[in-house]
Amino acid sequence: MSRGARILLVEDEGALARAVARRLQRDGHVVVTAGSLAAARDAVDKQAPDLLLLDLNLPDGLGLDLLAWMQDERGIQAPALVMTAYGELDDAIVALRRRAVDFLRKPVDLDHLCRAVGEAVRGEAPRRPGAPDRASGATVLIGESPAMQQIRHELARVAPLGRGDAPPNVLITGETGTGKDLAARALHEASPRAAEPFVQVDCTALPGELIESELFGHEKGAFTDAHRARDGLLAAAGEGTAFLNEVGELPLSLQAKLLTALESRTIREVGSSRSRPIAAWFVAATNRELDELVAEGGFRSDLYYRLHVLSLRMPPLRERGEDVIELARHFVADTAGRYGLAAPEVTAGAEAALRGYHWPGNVRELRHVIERAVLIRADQRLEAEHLQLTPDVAEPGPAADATDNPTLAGQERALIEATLAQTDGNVSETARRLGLSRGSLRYRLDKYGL
Ligand SMILES: Nc1ncnc2c1ncn2[C@@H]1O[C@H](COP(=O)(O)OP(=O)(O)OP(=O)(O)O)[C@@H](O)[C@H]1O
Repeated sequence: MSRGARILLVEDEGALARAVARRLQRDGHVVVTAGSLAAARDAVDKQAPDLLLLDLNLPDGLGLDLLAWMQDERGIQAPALVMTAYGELDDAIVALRRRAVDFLRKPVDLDHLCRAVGEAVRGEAPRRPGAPDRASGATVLIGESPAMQQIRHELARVAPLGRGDAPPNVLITGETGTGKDLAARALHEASPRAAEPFVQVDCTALPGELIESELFGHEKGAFTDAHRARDGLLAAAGEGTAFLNEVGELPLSLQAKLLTALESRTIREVGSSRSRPIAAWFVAATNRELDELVAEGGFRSDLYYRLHVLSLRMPPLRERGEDVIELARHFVADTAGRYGLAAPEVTAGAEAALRGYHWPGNVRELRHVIERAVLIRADQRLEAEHLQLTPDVAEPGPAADATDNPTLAGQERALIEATLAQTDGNVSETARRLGLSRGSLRYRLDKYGL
């Protein structure tokens, strides 16, 4: 059984398509190539892809039309990686709304492409018609620990407050990978706004100048590439929920504009002199300690107070007791199901290793560890060694112990240092082990001068 994904590569430049296909096949993926929209539609109808790798300009139309057709006409929500050339800004924004998971700048760097494909395949389960879709009311937060029961209780208490013209803003905090995104979706689905859109804005996904038009929209001609006027995501959320993910990363210049939007419940599009009302419920999330960021001058205190009228703190996985086992079993079954494998039995030894590990990257790290174990290692039984958990991190050693620097920042720094040492300074591997994106790790390396 193949451990790779089925990838539909839609690219009309033959030489580039062949090079990309060869490289992805070497990584174990099954690649189907299409040089036009018509060929791509045929390919999708023969077999839905797990991942779409999409060029924007095709001989018979726009690549994004294919994404829209797949989602709207065929109900296929496979993740998409979009290859863009300079000057295709508007299209990139549409792609983002269509939940494209990443952009690849042309000319495409093959190593980067393979990494992005790997991340997209691991990070997003293929969603086909009939399969549970998180956006359609099926968000499930797994875990019966007291900490998770408390979160469910708080979600149930806060959700009804989302009604009305000026609902209280909600801030979800917690370490990376603790399920803040999932909690925001669950909140929306349990709220009176459930039938309206849930629009996620990832404040780290785009460079500063793009986030502004992405959030607030722009007038035609507001900047060089603004060939058409376009609504921003805050307006696109309509009467639903606007989820501001990683709000701590928002540049200071935009924090003032967001504050005005939250206070006045109006937005001003880039290039416009008029304000227009917005109706969305604002839910924000961050894995940064916003109060510390405020003290350091990196986040406006007025915005901080405005955002956390209500707050929820997602507990780290290490404080959720037996949830780690329940989650692991769920991820084993999910990975096996997705790749058509028999689900291996999780042995008592593997369970002990899962309980003993510190999980700095929380549920996301657990999910990656289990997926790797199921795909690469385990056959009928998933043993402790298949998990490849590093004992130094499982039992915090002197560097990670950081008893002489008991602050959270001190602990974080020590953990990053320890993991860097274990990986011989390999930043990508360190990010993977800690369950961070490379961008988040790079930010922390700069912050701690490592
Ligand atoms: N309680 C849970 N039950 C099932 N899956 C979970 C749970 N919590 C997290 N996950 C899964 O773990 C991964 C990370 O979750 P999510 O993206 O919500 O975390 P996050 O806190 O928003 O992370 P970050 O701070 O890095 O943005 C996702 O694949 C999510 O589906």
